[in-house]
Amino acid sequence: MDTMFHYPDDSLALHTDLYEINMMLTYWEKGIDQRQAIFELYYRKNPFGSGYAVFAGLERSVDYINGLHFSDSDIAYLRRTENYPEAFLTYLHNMTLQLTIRAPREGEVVFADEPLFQVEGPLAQCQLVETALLNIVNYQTLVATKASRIKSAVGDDPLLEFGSRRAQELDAAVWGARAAYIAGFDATSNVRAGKLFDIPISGTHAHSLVQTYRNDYQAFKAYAETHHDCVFLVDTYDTLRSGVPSAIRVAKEMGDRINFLGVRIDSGDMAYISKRVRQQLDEAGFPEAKIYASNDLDEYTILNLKMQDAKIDVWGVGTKLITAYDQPALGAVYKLVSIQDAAGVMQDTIKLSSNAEKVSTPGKKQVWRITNDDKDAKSEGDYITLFQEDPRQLDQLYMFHPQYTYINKTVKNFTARPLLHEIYHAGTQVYTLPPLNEVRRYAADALAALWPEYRRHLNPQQYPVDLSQRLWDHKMNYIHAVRDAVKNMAKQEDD
Ligand SMILES: Nc1ncnc2c1ncn2[C@@H]1O[C@H](COP(=O)(O)OP(=O)(O)OP(=O)(O)O)[C@@H](O)[C@H]1O
Ligand SMILES: O=P(O)(O)OC[C@H]1O[C@H](OP(=O)(O)OP(=O)(O)O)[C@H](O)[C@@H]1O
Ligand SMILES: O=C(O)c1cccnc1
Repeated sequence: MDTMFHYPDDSLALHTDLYEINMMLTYWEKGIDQRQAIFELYYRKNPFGSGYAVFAGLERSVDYINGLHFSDSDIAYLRRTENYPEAFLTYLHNMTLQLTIRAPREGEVVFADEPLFQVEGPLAQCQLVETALLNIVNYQTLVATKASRIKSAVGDDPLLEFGSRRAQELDAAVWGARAAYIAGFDATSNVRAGKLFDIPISGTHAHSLVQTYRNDYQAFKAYAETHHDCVFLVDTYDTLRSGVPSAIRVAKEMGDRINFLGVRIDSGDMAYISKRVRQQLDEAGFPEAKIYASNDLDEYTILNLKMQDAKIDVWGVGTKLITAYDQPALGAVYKLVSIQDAAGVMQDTIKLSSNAEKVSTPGKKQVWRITNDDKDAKSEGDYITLFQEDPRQLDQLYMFHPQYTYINKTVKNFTARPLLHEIYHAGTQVYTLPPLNEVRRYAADALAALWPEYRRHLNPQQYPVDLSQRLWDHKMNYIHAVRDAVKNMAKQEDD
């Protein structure tokens, strides 16, 4: 053991909150651990004031589920720390997953209150996976959504992910780089993310190179003598008087021996400076040289710089993307929606709240993306049904707002596409993960199917996420039934 955290048989089975295993013990002792349960994972509000989110995290979740078993050292650890019966530890040790799991395709455009994972199977097993699934989806979906907003600000300009050094730890850097790539970033500076996921990698150089040589010209020359593709960072001392002139000098001296791609600026007024730099490069005979920019950029600064007609060609974005700076949590939850009773019958469950938006929707569901064949196949909204409903059999669809039911429409020439696909069936993986480039293409297409009104950064229109009449009635019946039950209980206590 070379470091304290290296167990030779480390696993992710203990990457769960202790309360999950505590509940598993209760279910096991009470003989209900095998009861069929259905949990759904969803978030309640689109992040960053966005009109949508980009679903990411499926591949990592599959990797997690595939490797999920309690190893010897996991069991030894629980034996040492918890007062669990030995037979329960043996039960954990021997556990093989039998879960049926459904999820949207990775890269899918998704919305608040839609199940992003539906986990069905033995109650104890459903409970075990809660923490890790939330952990994965909460982070990756958040970063993919922020990345999608940044991508929409840059348009077709190349967009580089520079976040690793500012990410919340190593995993966040590589999985964040992947999430960013899904949502439209073109490359990452993280070499391991490149290796792991086959994402294009990209890199210039840091201020330390220039500081090492104490001089722009010497530093750029040394770099040019050791590299073919060159982007020189020009703002260490004085961008316009030293950085750019030195870059030009080296480019001229080296001629065809290097591929002078351009210069990077990382400080100052980037609208003003980029225009001056463009002028200097053009006048020196380098109109093809690109201007790279980085420095705390995100969709807001990028749009602002574009508005000022900044002459920036390539955008490098780190901190604000990888840390989801303006909203560090997606807030997705994992809720029990149905559970088998003692007679073996599935009984749906509901969680009430004084806040109407927080009242859960009982039962196993499917989400349908409704596109209008008369309107360029753009999305009309999403339609959540009980799982067994199939809106494809209907001639027309009556869609209404689940809270303000007077907001409604009837859609005639429509296509309904189910978003939740079976990833595992009773413990066996039945879905083949697509290559990352396909996920990325899919994300772009899914976004393009949204009307721009739902895509805009600022005050987007609220995309309809409606319940079918049957599901809505089902929910209302449960609300009334639970209210009546509580009332009766209170009355009995009073009597
Ligand atoms: N023309 C501009 N319009 C709007 N925002 C800009 C413009 N130029 C730069 N910015 C942004 O303003 C912020 C400036 O950051 P900061 O105050 O740290 O200045 P700086 O130039 O980085 O300073 P330093 O020289 O210490 O690095 C950055 O987020 C940058 O992206
Ligand atoms: O601003 P971000 O969006 O987070 O992009 C990443 C930042 O990381 C680097 O700066 P850093 O000061 O860490 O190193 P440097 O010495 O190379 O500038 C780079 O120059 C960017 O400014
Ligand atoms: O390659 C770069 O320019 C780079 C990489 C990481 C962080 N900042 C810049």
